[in-house]
Amino acid sequence: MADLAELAKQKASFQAIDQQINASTKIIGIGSGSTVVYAVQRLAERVKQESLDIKACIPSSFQSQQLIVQHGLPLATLNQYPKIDVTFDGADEVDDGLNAIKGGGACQLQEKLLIANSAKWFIVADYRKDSSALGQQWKKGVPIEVVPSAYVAVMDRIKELGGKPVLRMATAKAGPVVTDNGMFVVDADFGEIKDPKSLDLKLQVIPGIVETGLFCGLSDGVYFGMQDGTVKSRFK
Ligand SMILES: O=C(CO)[C@H](O)[C@H](O)COP(=O)(O)O
Repeated sequence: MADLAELAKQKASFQAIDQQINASTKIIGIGSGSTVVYAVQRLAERVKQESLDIKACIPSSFQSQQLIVQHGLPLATLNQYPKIDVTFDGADEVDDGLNAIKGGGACQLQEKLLIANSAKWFIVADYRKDSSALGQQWKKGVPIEVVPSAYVAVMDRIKELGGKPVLRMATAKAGPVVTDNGMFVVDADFGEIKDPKSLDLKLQVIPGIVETGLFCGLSDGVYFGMQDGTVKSRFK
């Protein structure tokens, strides 16, 4: 029997691509993680079936670069196409106001670069990510990308803000996770986050923090695949 969560990821992604891609979509941002794999699969199917004229797919990680290439889609960089029509990306948790925690896959810097330069961002996720407030469902903390030479100082500053920081360690390598940008990741637990925007602003000014996994006010909508096989969506 197919895994419920995998089926939910697939349904959400297929519906997002079916509703949000049309003949005028030219430049697409591709997020990272296990859910976006289904979005790329469906996008490639539609490009083939409908001869859609997609000009460029911009990756947010090594993983999404490979996905684009494997599906025969046109790979390009943000510097070539700094104005993206729409980005599809997963999330670790999404609240009622479409704020999200991202970075479970340690790709939040490049993901935010794509999303910040996209006319639209749609989140694709399964039912486990649906939340009324950030920190309710996702208990691993806010992923924060940090300059390696400053991680101890950054962790001290996070503690001053009431967070519990942990340096993310690799599982198939001795030592810490190193991002696609050569940075470390600190996961900081702030409990339930009442005001994610204000927390993000406090974190962004700490020297040594390159980017946070708080994505506030950026999403245009979310598609959640549910346990019963339906898809639930919320839009701005
Ligand atoms: O932010 C991310 C990577 O940095 C992912 O989008 C997020 O972790 C969700 O991943 P998945 O679709 O595997 O649940």
